[in-house]
Parts: sequence; structure tokens; C-alpha cells
Amino acid sequence: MAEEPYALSASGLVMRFGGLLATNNVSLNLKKGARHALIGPNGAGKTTFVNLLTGVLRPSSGTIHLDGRDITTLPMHKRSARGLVRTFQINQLFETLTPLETLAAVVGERSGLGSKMWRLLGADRNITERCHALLEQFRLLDVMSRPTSQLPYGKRRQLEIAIALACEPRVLLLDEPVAGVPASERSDILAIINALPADMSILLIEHDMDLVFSFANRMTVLVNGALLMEADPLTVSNDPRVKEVYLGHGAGTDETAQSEVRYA
Ligand SMILES: Nc1ncnc2c1ncn2[C@@H]1O[C@H](COP(=O)(O)OP(=O)(O)OP(=O)(O)O)[C@@H](O)[C@H]1O
Repeated sequence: MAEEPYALSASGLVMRFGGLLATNNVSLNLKKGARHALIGPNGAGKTTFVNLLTGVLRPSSGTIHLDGRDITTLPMHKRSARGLVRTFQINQLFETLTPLETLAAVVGERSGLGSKMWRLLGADRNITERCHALLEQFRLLDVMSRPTSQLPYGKRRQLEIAIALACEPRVLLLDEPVAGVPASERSDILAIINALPADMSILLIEHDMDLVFSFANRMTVLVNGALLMEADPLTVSNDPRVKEVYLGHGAGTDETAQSEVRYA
């Protein structure tokens, strides 16, 4: 019997910015239902790697497959339509909308309603029910009618993840979901992340080691644009090289572990 393809597979990715080698032959395979974390000190190349996966950047070489299909040259919106979704960064447009309106727009768009969504908002039962379920799942019911600009920061991050989920991802790239969130507002986000559907394949990019170790059962460590190691969390946390370049400096203080700039 043929083996099931990886949900997402990046193979030998290379990204050069002029003479700078930001991604140096990095491979990463996400199994279906993966809880995988991507870590590394500042400047290790995490954002560049995620930009390659999502299609913001085109790799200098290497390939990316989603469910066994080559998406290396596919534009961003087509990757998202095929189920590869990154947590949405709130932009100006959404500041004046409420979480309910924002989610209705995304769910409506996803259902193929496009601009008709505004007419149907509240009238289409499927959309209303889906929005309500998302607001509940992401603990946003209490703020669903407030303009996004007035939400506490933690709620905004919850809305970002809710928007991504409204896109019905099969593979979700969670980009620093607790960055900037005060400790007092983190517990809801942790609970939400831990309750995401088990068959969804998730890659978490995060500096917060408490979150990384409570979430991931597989970890990839990048240093200086290259793969340092991939292993289970215990092996990673016990590896002296990892301690030296990253963990030893503590979460959130890894500016001191700033990678050497590498030139090819
Ligand atoms: N568009 C670009 N042009 C030139 N250099 C870039 C560009 N984007 C990233 N870099 C460089 O590539 C390297 C990797 O950066 P990247 O942002 O991917 O690291 P990171 O691990 O995400 O860092 P952080 O944790 O601080 O967000 C850095 O040296 C950065 O300066």
C-alpha cells in the first residue's frame, strides 16, 4: 500500500537575499495532525522559511509539496485555497469591523458569496451559525460586537487565529500567537491552541518556550538559516548545541543569541 503523503513537505529550501543565505538547504515534513514547532534565535530564518512555505517568497531552490502536490510556484492565495493557511495579521481594514463582521466576511468569501455577503449577513443561517461557532471556539462572544480596534491585545490574537480557522485550513502555520500578549491574557490562547482539531496539521513558530513545550511533539531548530536538528521536545531540550545557541538564553531574551550573519 502506498504511504500517505506528508500534509506539508519542504525539501532542500534555499533562499538568498543578495549575498545573504537566509535559508540554507532546509527540509521539514509535517505529518497529518502534526503538532510541530519551529524554533531558533532571532535572525535564524524562521520568518523567511514561513514566507517560503506560504508563497510570500519564491525559493532560490528546493521544493514544497502540500498533500503530495507540488506547490513551489503556486501564488499565496492558491495555497490558501488548497488549505495551507497562516495566521492572519490584523490590518487596518479590520480595525473598524467587529469580530462578528470580520468573520462573516471571511466565512462569506469562503462560501463563494463575495460581496453579496454584506446583504446576507444575518440572513444566511449557515454563515451565522458558522460565525457563532467560531466566536465561541475562540472565546470572542463577549467582544463580538466591539470594533476590533477596542479589543484587548489577547483577544485580537484570538481573532487572528479565528480568521485563519474560518479559511478551513488543513495545514495551519501559527506565527507567534502569544507574541506581545501579557501573561494575564495568555491562558485563553493556550487553551484555544491546545483544542484545535486533532486532524489539522500545525506548525507553530514561537519564542515562548512554555507554549512550545506544552504544544509540540516534534521540533525543528533553525540556526543561522540552517537546520540544527529535528527531534522530539525532550531530545531537543537536552541537546547541548540547542542549549548553547538558544534555550540557555531563555525565552524572549534571545537577542543575546543573535545569530552571526552568514554570507554565501
Ligand atoms: N527581505 C530581506 N532582505 C534581506 N535580508 C533579509 C530579508 N528578510 C530577512 N532577511 C535576513 O534574513 C535573516 C533571517 O531573518 P528572519 O526574519 O527570517 O529570521 P527569524 O528567525 O524570523 O528572526 P526573528 O525571530 O527575529 O523574527 C536575517 O539575517 C535577516 O536580516
